[in-house]
Amino acid sequence: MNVYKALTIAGSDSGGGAGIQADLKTFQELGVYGMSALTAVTAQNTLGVQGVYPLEPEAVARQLDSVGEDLAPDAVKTGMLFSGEIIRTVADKIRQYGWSNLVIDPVMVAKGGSSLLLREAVQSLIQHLLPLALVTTPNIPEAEILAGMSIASLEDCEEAAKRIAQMGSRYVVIKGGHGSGTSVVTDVLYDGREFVYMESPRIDTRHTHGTGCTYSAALTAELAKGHSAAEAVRTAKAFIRAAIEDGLGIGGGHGPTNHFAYGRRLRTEGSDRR
Ligand SMILES: Nc1ncnc2c1ncn2[C@@H]1O[C@H](COP(=O)(O)OP(=O)(O)O)[C@@H](O)[C@H]1O
Ligand SMILES: Cc1ncc(COP(=O)(O)O)c(N)n1
Repeated sequence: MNVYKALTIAGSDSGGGAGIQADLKTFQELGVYGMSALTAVTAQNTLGVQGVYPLEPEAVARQLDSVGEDLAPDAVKTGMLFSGEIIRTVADKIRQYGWSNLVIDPVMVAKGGSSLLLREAVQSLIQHLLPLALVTTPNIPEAEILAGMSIASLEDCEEAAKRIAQMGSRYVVIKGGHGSGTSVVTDVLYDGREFVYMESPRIDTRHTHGTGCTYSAALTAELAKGHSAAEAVRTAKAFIRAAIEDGLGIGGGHGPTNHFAYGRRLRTEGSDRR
């Protein structure tokens, strides 16, 4: 039996909808063995972020050594990294272990507005981590900050994707969840030469906590299984679409997505979900 292994380097969300919890659930649903290195603990629920407790960079480095020296992940993703020091530590370890199947979700702000990345750490992300990325998956506000421009149209998305690719990321996906007033959500994939537009109906819901984490985790799981970036992006979009459509409706605020939905649908259709 082939065992595919994926590692998430991210923060913990006590509410279970985003961060490493979302990542591990998604890996599992897609048939991939999940591993984690925590960068920070957050006290968080559907109402917001009640506390952020970053780990010492040393603690992050030791977790990465423990995985790197023994378990050889087939793909790796990063989520909440919080500080420039943690970013530099993570970048050093990624280089040391040669983890090239790397997805960077440049998490900056939680949906309720709490900062998950120090403002001064953006430059470290650009300088140390983006050059190592196979795929970088900013949402629109993150793409605006990374690319240093405002985004109001799909043409702007294309320009921002080009700028982020120039920073060293082989592929860039600008996720369209934050666009408003449209009935369609468009994610833009750039491979350094061409743009592919991935559209799906905009689902009218406030339960989108953890969509970006879940999406990038699905992408990472598919890369771990050996799929191409273009294929992995398609499956990730189908995974997050099902997860938002079948929302769980739990909690009093912005609830989590349904990590069971994609696998359940495949099983109902009688397909093999692996
Ligand atoms: N309301 C929605 N309806 C359908 N798809 C959505 C919706 N919101 C987000 N998505 C999808 O979820 C994924 C994550 O996008 P987004 O919410 O923009 O990221 P983030 O969580 O990082 O802000 C993308 O593939 C996007 O197309
Ligand atoms: C620990 C942690 N990491 C990431 C996010 C962002 O979540 P989203 O996917 O909704 O942008 C979060 N709220 N908490």
